[in-house]
Amino acid sequence: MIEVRELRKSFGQVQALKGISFHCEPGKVTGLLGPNGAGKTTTIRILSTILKPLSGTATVNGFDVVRESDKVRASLGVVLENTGLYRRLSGDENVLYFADLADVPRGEALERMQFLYKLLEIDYGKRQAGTYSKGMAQKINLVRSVIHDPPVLILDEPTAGLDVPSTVAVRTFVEQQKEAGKTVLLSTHLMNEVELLCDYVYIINLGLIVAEGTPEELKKRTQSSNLEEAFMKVVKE
Ligand SMILES: Nc1ncnc2c1ncn2[C@@H]1O[C@H](COP(=O)(O)OP(=O)(O)OP(=O)(O)O)[C@@H](O)[C@H]1O
Repeated sequence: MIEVRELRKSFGQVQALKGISFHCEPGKVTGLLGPNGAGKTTTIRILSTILKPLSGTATVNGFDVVRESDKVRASLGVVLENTGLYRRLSGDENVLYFADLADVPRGEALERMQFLYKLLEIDYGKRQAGTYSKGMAQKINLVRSVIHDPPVLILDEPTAGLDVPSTVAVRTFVEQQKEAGKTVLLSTHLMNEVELLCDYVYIINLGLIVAEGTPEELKKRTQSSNLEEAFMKVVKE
C-alpha cells in the first residue's frame, strides 16, 4: 500500500509538487502519468526516501517515508531507468550482493533468483554486468529490485530505451508482481503500456493531480477513442 497526502516539494522557486494526494493498492498496478517536468520523479524520489517533502505525508507499507525511512526502504523495490549495476560484478553477484544487504538468507535468495531468471529468460547471470546490453542489464535490475521480496514496487520509466523483447520481459515481470499481490506504482510516458498494465491511473501535471480513474473511465470521461487522446485533453485543460 502507498498513501500520499498533500505532498509538497519545492526546488528554489520551482514548486515541483503543489499538494498531491493518491494511493496505490495491493494486487494492482497504479500508473503515474504526466508530461516532462510534471513531478513524477520527484514523487518517486520522496517515496524512495531519497528526497524529503516540504510538507504533507507519504507512507509505504504503513511506514512514514520521513520518520521510518529504514522500514520504507526494506518494504520497497525500486526500478529506475539507470540500472546502477556494478559493472565489474556478474549479474548473479549484483543480485546476491543486494540480497546480502537486505539480510535475505542465501538459499532463499538463490531460489528467488532462479525463479525470476526463468520468468525473464535470463541465461547470462555469470557474465560481467559491464558487458550487458541495456535490456540485459534492466532485466537483472528487475531481479535485484525484488530479491528481498518487498510488498511494494515502484518503477520509473522501466522500459525507456528497451527493444521489444526486453519491454515484453518487463511487462511480464510487472504482471507477475501484481499476481503475487504486490502494490505496484508505474511511472511511464507510454500509453500502450498503461493500457496493458495499469488498473488505475493518476495524471499529474505541473505538480498537481489533474485526473484519475481506470484507463476506460479516463477515455469515457474525455470522450476519447484512445488513452493518448484522453491524456492530451486532460493535460491541455
Ligand atoms: N534537483 C532539482 N533542482 C531543481 N529543480 C528540480 C530538481 N528536480 C526536479 N526539479 C524541477 O521540478 C519539476 C518536476 O520535475 P520531475 O523530475 O519530478 O518531473 P517528471 O514528471 O519526472 O519529468 P520527466 O518526465 O521529464 O522525468 C521540474 O520543473 C523540474 O525542473
